[in-house]
Amino acid sequence: MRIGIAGAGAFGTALAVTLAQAGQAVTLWARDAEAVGEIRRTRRVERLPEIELPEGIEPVSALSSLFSCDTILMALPAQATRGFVAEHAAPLAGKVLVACAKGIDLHSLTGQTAIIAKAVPSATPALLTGPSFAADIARGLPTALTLACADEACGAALQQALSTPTLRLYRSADVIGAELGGALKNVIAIACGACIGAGLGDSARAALMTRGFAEMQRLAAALGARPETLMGLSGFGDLVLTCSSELSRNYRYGLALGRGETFDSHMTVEGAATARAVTDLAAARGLDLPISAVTARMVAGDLTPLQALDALINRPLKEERE
Ligand SMILES: NC(=O)C1=CN([C@@H]2O[C@H](COP(=O)(O)OP(=O)(O)OC[C@H]3O[C@@H](n4cnc5c(N)ncnc54)[C@H](O)[C@@H]3O)[C@@H](O)[C@H]2O)C=CC1
Ligand SMILES: O=C(CO)COP(=O)(O)O
Repeated sequence: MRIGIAGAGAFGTALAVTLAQAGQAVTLWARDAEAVGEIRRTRRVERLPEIELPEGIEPVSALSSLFSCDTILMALPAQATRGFVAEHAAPLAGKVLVACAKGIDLHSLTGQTAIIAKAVPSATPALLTGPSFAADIARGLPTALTLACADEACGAALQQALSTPTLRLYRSADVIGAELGGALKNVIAIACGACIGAGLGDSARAALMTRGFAEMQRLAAALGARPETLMGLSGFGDLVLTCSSELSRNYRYGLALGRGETFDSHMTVEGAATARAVTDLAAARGLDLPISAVTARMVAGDLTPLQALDALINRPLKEERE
């Protein structure tokens, strides 16, 4: 298996580092030739400055080098995937394309693997997701993720090839459930950050995580996910990590909203677009997802965090299982 990674941001680079340390040769592609020149010279990337790239990584800006690999890990932001696979559908034909982004595409309202399958029908889509911060993976800290692929033989081969001594991959055939868990938890993490940033306390955050998880399960079930997938690393596991750690950009973005502060607009905050996508999906399917809805309105600037939390707590009373 010749492994290429599209995107030399934090996550793409972290994956390249752990794979290279495990002895894999990895082609790491970024679109900016000047930046790649700098990476080759310094053996460091801007998003993970403390990590030195091991020898097995070849940073490239030529797409032909990326397309010479048979397995490509797609580590671009979620909203960039559609354009990339559409533009390069011909050279991507027949390849194994592993989506690593966590987000629902705003245009099609589908997950990453559906975008890949639509643009490149001959490719085999897979997904790598679950609780992990790029810096932890790159530093060799122990991490467990989900490798999901509808083609079970391909999933097993990817599980073997992409596991390393510090990165343990569990296999799943439920691609829809795994990708919804990873995308939806980012929305809830923004809500949790806003809650803490606005000074509303840990009890309120626990309520948001729990009721947010109920929303994740409701939407995932409506879209055909297996319930148990949401209970695993890609759902519950990633929700816990992202809603409770200041290493999460989604959580930090929420904190900034709650405190009335600005946030670095160059940061990748997947939950912001996905909150809108979830609201559109819920409306189309007649689902009630109140936390996601108020989060989308907070992100759009239509509600303050205090107004959002007030709207949630004053909803009509109901049974917990609803
Ligand atoms: N950073 C993390 O800890 C983790 C990130 N992820 C997911 O990985 C995905 C990527 O995140 P990061 O690497 O952290 O973001 P990042 O912001 O560090 O890197 C994204 C990279 O993609 C490049 N890029 C953006 N648009 C592009 C386009 N149209 N064509 C080519 N390159 C483009 C950027 O220049 C940047 O180098 C996100 O969906 C995120 O949720 C998943 C697990 C952990
Ligand atoms: O997906 C992640 C952790 O699993 C990374 O979270 P952020 O994108 O919020 O930084």
